[in-house]
Amino acid sequence: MSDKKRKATSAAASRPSAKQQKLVSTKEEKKKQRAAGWLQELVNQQRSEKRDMKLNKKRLRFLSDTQKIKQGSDGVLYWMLRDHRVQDNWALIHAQRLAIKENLPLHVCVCLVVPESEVSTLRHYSFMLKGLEEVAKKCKRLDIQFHLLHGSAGEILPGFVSDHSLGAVVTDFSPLREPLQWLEDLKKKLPNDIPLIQVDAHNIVPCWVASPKLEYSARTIRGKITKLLPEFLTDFPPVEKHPYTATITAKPVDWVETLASLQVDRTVGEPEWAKPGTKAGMAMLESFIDVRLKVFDTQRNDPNAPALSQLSPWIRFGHLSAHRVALQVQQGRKSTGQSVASFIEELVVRRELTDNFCFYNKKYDSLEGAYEWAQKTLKDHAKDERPYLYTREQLENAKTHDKLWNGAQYQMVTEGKMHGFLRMYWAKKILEWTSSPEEALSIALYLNDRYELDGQDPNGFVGCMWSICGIHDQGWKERPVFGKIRYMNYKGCLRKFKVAEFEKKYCPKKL
Ligand SMILES: Cc1cc2nc3c(=O)[nH]c(=O)nc-3n(C[C@H](O)[C@H](O)[C@H](O)COP(=O)(O)OP(=O)(O)OC[C@H]3O[C@@H](n4cnc5c(N)ncnc54)[C@H](O)[C@@H]3O)c2cc1C
Repeated sequence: MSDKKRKATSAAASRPSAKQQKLVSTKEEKKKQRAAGWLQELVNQQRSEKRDMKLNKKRLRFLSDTQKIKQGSDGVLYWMLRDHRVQDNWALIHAQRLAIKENLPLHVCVCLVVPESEVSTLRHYSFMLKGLEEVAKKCKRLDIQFHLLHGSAGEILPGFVSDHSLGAVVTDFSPLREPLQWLEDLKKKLPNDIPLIQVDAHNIVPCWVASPKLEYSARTIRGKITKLLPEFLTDFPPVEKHPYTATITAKPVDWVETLASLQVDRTVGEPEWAKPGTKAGMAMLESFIDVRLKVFDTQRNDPNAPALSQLSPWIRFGHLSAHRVALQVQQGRKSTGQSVASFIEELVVRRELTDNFCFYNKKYDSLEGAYEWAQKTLKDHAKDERPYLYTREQLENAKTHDKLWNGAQYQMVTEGKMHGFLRMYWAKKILEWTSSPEEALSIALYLNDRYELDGQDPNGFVGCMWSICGIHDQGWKERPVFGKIRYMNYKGCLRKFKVAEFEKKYCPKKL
């Protein structure tokens, strides 16, 4: 072999083969991805590869008689109701596609309403407005007009639609009473020639597709949802820079001034741990996948263990799509199989069951919404002597004899969160320590909705109704006060986790 030839051969031998090169780059890529922010990069890449992804038409339904966009109009409007995000939002995807098809500009609006209520707090409105500020910035970059409007949709949107000469209104879906009323009002007042289209952007399987009726329990809805996941748990296409610029532009929003002017209870402040917005939600998801997911299955019932996703506030406000969460978590399936399955059960089956309950049961927050057996058993035991009786104020101030309960309540008031296992114990003790199940439910809902950052959500209504009125549950051994409602006690908690450790951390100094 000549010197020249030998040199070339040895150089080739030390050079990695194409296959080896691929291995090296995937390893490097993986390392790079593991650095903070890898998830967002990965998701951006995945989305851009799915530009042609179709929207499943079953996700939407027409609430108007007309289905055709008004001819000669100047734009399409997405009334953003529940899902406060730009990407991974099927309602906005649909609105943009509709607008592009007709060569029209795209507008997004939020109708801000602050009910006069004890549960309208700075904690919730600050999280919401800061999330919306991020939405407005993203819209601007994409040449989509973002309007923050003050008032309910029925009152202000008909005028807004006509002033801006809009040809169609798209909105998202919430099963709760007030948003349904706003939608009903809008439906009545919107001109007949403007289509009103609702897209379920919150559930992976649209609520009306998952089931046409009130489901009895997780057992009865699980199979229906699971069967439909291959059809609905698909990738998202991106919302892209809009190709048609609006002639009437949105008024800029002074976010600081808006938050300062809201009539909300400022004594319930913003928690440190949860930063609002999609970006912060993605960071929380990333840390879940990296760190906590692997122990989710084995440690999720231990309030001292960092095992849960902590994602509920971002999902509640729509900053993060549960659909996106499911897609990304499933990609880690190999190493964390059982944890992924347990997590999907909570995120998809249990969560989507709560929308089913609120959508098909108008009495979703009242004892009358419970099954007959549960109403009867609670009535039978209404006069039972309670071991302790506390007022709402005593409970609110964490002044009971039970250090564990007080600690959970303290964490909720100060941090805006409570571990899922303790939420059940917490609500059941309210049933045990107040004078009637009606009072217990009303106090539990008040505290939950006022202090939990993820409160005022179908999950909260169902969580309290499950604990106090046995919905989605079965009858258990009969006992005082609870009747046949499932019982929980302090001793049971001692068996599950290190109660003293939790009490030491959270038992209130002073509220
Ligand atoms: C009395 C009571 C009150 C509750 N109040 C609320 C509430 O106001 N808002 C709220 O979002 N959840 C509520 N839950 C449900 C559940 O406790 C929380 O969703 C969960 O603790 C949130 O923490 P995480 O995001 O770390 O949950 P993870 O365990 O990591 O679960 C991931 C997601 O799945 C969903 N999920 C988890 N558990 C449930 C469940 N039991 N039912 C329905 N969806 C679930 C949530 O969207 C959650 O973010 C309540 C439960 C009870 C018993």
